[in-house]
Amino acid sequence: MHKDHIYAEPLAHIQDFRFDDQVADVFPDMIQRSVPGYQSIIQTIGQLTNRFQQADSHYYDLGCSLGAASLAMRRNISAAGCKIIAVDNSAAMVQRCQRHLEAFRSEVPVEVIEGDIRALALSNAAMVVVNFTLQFLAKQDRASLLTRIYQALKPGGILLLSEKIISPHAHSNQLLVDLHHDFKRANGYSELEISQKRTALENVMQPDSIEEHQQRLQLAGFEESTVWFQCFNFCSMIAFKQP
Ligand SMILES: Nc1ncnc2c1ncn2[C@@H]1O[C@H](C[S@+](CC[C@H]([NH3+])C(=O)[O-])CC(=O)[O-])[C@@H](O)[C@H]1O
Ligand SMILES: O=C(O)C(=O)Cc1ccccc1
Repeated sequence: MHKDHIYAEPLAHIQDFRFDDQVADVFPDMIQRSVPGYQSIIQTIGQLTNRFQQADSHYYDLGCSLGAASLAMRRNISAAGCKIIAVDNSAAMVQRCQRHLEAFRSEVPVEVIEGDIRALALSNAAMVVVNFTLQFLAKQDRASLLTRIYQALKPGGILLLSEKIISPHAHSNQLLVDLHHDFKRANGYSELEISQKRTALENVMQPDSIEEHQQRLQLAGFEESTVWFQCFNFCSMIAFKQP
């Protein structure tokens, strides 16, 4: 496994964060050491797939990166006629994702698509996973994606949405950010790595609050949603379409 040293040396100019070859090469290490609970969330995606699977349905992994969520879904589908569709607009990620999925045998077909999830046709879905991807879309593009997801879900279908979040209260927000930085430090990132990456992410990742997410999910049509996981400023929600 390649270790993430991308921001280890002082950079004269810090470019906006991009999902290029350099990031794709170290991504498993980067996400593991940067996102508290990542592994538990992937495992829970598998568990939810097992519970909410429906025959003859699509399972979407939007912003799939290396396909960790697709692999978790694939391991847990036993119903007939199911297909996973994994989509990412980074060529570097999609190439490696395809290889990753081919490394394990399965009966469940997976289609890996290089493309923009804002322009993807969605249909017949039992489950849609948006695991730390919505935060990278421009704010004005987020609501329409959720609406299209709601419309593509079958009755009884679910959306799993994980995001970095901000707290609307300055004091608690600062504490959550500090606790996350402690987590990164404990996982071997230096002060320099933490601060240079924060700068690189500033323009490309704009988190919403949990309240904003809940309101947007409701406007998109979701009758019910719940936060099932939160650690510091990272959370994961499940939104339900009525059976
Ligand atoms: N408009 C877009 N269209 C398609 N893909 C996009 C778009 N914008 C960003 N991406 C893609 O969304 C992914 C976000 S990473 C997801 C982790 C994965 N879900 C995991 O469960 O391991 C989260 C993180 O790095 O914090 C990247 O691969 C981008 O290329
Ligand atoms: O590293 C961070 O500070 C994050 O917020 C999470 C993250 C993880 C991987 C790519 C981009 C952001």
